Amino acid sequence: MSARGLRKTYGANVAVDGIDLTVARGEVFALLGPNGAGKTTTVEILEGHRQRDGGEVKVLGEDPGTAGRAWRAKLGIVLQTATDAAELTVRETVRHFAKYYPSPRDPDEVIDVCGLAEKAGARVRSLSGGQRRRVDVALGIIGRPELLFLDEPTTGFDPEARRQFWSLIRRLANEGTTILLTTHYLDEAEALAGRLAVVARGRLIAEGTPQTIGGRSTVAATVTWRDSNGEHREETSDPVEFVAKLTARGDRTMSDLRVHSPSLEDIYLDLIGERV
Ligand SMILES: Nc1ncnc2c1ncn2[C@@H]1O[C@H](COP(=O)(O)OP(=O)(O)OP(=O)(O)O)[C@@H](O)[C@H]1O
Repeated sequence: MSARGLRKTYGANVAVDGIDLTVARGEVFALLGPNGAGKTTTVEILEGHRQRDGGEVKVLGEDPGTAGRAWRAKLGIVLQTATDAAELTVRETVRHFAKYYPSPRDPDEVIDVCGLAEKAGARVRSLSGGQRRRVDVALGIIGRPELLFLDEPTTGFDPEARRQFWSLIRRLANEGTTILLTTHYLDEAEALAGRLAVVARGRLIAEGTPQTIGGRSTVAATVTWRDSNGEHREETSDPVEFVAKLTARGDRTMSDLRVHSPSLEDIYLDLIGERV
């Protein structure tokens, strides 16, 4: 999947301002960025749900603006807006959607891996927000997609449900599904994505692996400790050596030794210029 010079404007508002993006088959790629950065617009253009104003796009070998039904059947989509509260049960809903696809997964298995087994017989409208979101995810994967788009999939999930969802995504990735994910949870991006990009004001401002993006692997670590002279703080590019030398002094009054390496969140906030 690739986009070159992608542009989309709404009146005078430039939502996507020349984004270049390449996601290889089998990759899990995360798009990060503040509210209104242009992530959903980008993803919906790639899904064929919105028309672009400029740029070149190829998704599974076709232009989403003109691709047909067979192409669409190879995609799984979890939109940001949740499924409407329906009168159907979870099982009926998942079975119903399975019929739209040429080689769907087994509905009961999908219900199970999405953590909905206990709610299979419940009407969708009776579910909690997080449970409804799981139904969205179930409908996104029922068609055995080659490419899965997940727009803020775990919003409203409790911590345990998020972990279950992460293992589901890893399983799908291991089976070869390509996944494009948007999320505001930096830990989610770090846990799942092989590569990620940060979008701000319609532009892609950084791209890399969770370990290297924004120069993360080369940014200095901060070592802090306390001794009889008070509190100390040093920046170092080699914290292991620094700490070894420090402790070799044998100062028995030393305590509270900590090494802080920048987290993905630190790097992200630096990139978008919001670090406090
Ligand atoms: N249908 C629309 N009509 C007019 N403006 C829109 C429309 N959809 C999005 N926008 C505008 O385009 C910009 C990008 O919005 P988009 O939804 O792509 O951001 P986002 O990065 O997905 O944000 P969030 O993290 O809040 O979901 C915003 O300024 C938004 O107001």
